Amino acid sequence: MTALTDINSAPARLRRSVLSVPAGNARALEKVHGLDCDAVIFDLEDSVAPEKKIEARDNLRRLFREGPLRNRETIIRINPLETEFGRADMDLVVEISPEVVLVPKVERVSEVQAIADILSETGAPDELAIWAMIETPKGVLNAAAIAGADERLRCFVVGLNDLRKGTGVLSQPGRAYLVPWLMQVVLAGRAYGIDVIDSVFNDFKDAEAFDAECAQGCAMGFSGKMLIHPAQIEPANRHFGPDPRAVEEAEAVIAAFARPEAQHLNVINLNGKMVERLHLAEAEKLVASNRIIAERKKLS
Ligand SMILES: CC(C)(COP(=O)(O)OP(=O)(O)OC[C@H]1O[C@@H](n2cnc3c(N)ncnc32)[C@H](O)[C@@H]1OP(=O)(O)O)[C@@H](O)C(=O)NCCC(=O)NCCSC(=O)C[C@H](O)C(=O)O
Ligand SMILES: [Mg+2]
Repeated sequence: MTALTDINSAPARLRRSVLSVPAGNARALEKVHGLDCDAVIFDLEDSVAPEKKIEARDNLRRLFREGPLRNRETIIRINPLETEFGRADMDLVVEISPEVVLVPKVERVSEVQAIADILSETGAPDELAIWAMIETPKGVLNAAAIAGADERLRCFVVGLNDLRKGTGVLSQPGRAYLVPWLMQVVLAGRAYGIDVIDSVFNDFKDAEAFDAECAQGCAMGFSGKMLIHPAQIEPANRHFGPDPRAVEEAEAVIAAFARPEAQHLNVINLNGKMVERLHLAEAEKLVASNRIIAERKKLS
């Protein structure tokens, strides 16, 4: 049985809903404690005006002093290192030690390595992970190399606002012209065993279109979605979480392989469907995720 403390550990780490909260917005920061998202990105970058950066860092210092967020992965998005804000953001990361530092607009392997070097030089814990935003044309083109840049790198997050800005591709339902690039990023991440989170959807009042985009992102292999508004949490959890029918099937796969006669079989017939041992690992992951979600529900 997976202990609740394992909620954020492989293989069943939940990253269905990754909510961005502007670190300069005290009201939004307060609300975070009551929200049912899997992860929170405290944003020091684009949602914080230059003259509010210091105040935003102070807000995070205060919030982290109050104690960790229960059962949610905590991420700080810094400004790029080469900006006037980047180094002070990294000093804050080292000081308050979130679980993850998210680096925006990553285009080269060296940008991830520079962050990893700072973490090592300052004695940050080995568990402090790096996530990278892939949101520029060069970032997409170099995604495969970036994915293998450093062992602290655990996750890509796609940023379509910047990518559209950098390419001129319009925002359209179905994202037809973006899909090839999105799949390239998914493939790069998966090749190195890291999660990939789909981009934010700006029109937070349009529930129907958000639903469609979550369904698409899930079918494309994303682990979850970056969110901008609390109303997007429930649909993201639903779409990127285990479907009850899939959980039933996964339990049947586990039970079938547990039978003594299946012990030395790599492939079995389960109700007229071929099932291989590779499906067993997937099934176990799904069932573990489902259990963690159920335990979290019991606690809330
Ligand atoms: C988009 C918003 C500015 C809308 O805010 P608001 O006008 O306050 O919306 P509501 O009145 O509907 O809000 C209802 C209540 O919910 C709280 N709220 C809203 N958003 C958040 C949030 N993100 N986290 C926590 N709480 C939130 C409000 O305070 C209201 O509470 P109450 O007062 O009790 O009623 C706003 O949603 C917002 O700022 N969203 C996040 C913006 C952000 O983080 N931007 C950066 C990430 S986007 C990105 O990274 C793009 C990427 O880089 C790319 O290139 O694509
Ligand atoms: Mg961006």
